[in-house]
Amino acid sequence: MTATVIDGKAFAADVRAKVAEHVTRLKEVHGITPGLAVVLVGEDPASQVYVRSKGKMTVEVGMNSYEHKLDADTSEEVLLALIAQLNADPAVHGILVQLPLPAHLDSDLVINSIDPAKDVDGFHISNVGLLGTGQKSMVPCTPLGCLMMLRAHHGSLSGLNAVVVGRSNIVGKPMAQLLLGDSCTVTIAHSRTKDLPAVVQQADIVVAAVGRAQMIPGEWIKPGATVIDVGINRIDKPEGGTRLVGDADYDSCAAVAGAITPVPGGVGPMTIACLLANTVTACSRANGLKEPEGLTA
Ligand SMILES: Nc1nc2c(c(=O)[nH]1)N[C@@H](CN(C=O)c1ccc(C(=O)N[C@@H](CCC(=O)O)C(=O)O)cc1)CN2
Repeated sequence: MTATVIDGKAFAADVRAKVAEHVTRLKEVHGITPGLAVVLVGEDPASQVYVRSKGKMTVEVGMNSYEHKLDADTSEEVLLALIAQLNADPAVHGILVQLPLPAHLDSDLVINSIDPAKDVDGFHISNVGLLGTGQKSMVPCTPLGCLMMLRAHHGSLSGLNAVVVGRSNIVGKPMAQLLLGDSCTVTIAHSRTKDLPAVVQQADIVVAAVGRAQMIPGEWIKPGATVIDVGINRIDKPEGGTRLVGDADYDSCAAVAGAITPVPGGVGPMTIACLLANTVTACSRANGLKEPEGLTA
């Protein structure tokens, strides 16, 4: 079997087009322009690229983008004061603090200081609790993107066996909650899981979010299963230079799976598209308006 490649770039372009339509309606019918504030502390090169890309795409879909770049040695007090200012600003409907933060800053404290209604990353403890109890929340962007691609590929996910490999707060745990919400039978596997290959072999859906390059080989995959690869790892090429790979070993998994997301060009582009979707959702909710269809969990 050769897997169908789930094209995350094309999918993300489609999500952004839907966001842009909704933004146009918000502007033309209601006179509201959604606004997204992104806060970057320090000069991590990858974070700088992601933040630039977020700002560019925010403007492309017709929303206002507010970028706040702070020095790496910014104090917690200054960062919290900025977040309080953004919480109070009616032009700002979404707030995102780019992670990772420098080590001297307490990420949990910072994230939990964001107004949950503006927490477009879905990382605030209130949103975590709402998602865990099946209530309306802001949903973390990467798992939301994975869910959208899975729904589009499978139609209904009801009754499917899903194995999420990785238990991070940003991907693994919310992904498991979303799959449970769609009536999958869900297992969260991790570094201490006994006989990981046997666990993964039961899965109709494998979400690889463990953060280790090419860790999941094709022999672990049930023929016809769907592999969603959340990993973004840079490895050395034998001929020199580097390349990006996922947490699944692409070639051997693609030979067995029914469908697979590539790296790059799979889950990654959906992360930013879903951030824009969450911002338009937050703006609609803040104004008591109908939420965009197909852009929420
Ligand atoms: N506050 C947040 N911080 C971080 C998040 C997040 O969702 N919220 N996620 C990641 C970084 N990230 C967005 O912030 C992100 C990662 C990857 C991509 C992406 O499109 N990747 C491309 C490859 C890009 C490359 O060439 O390096 C792909 O997979 O095709 C977008 C956004 C950590 N921080």
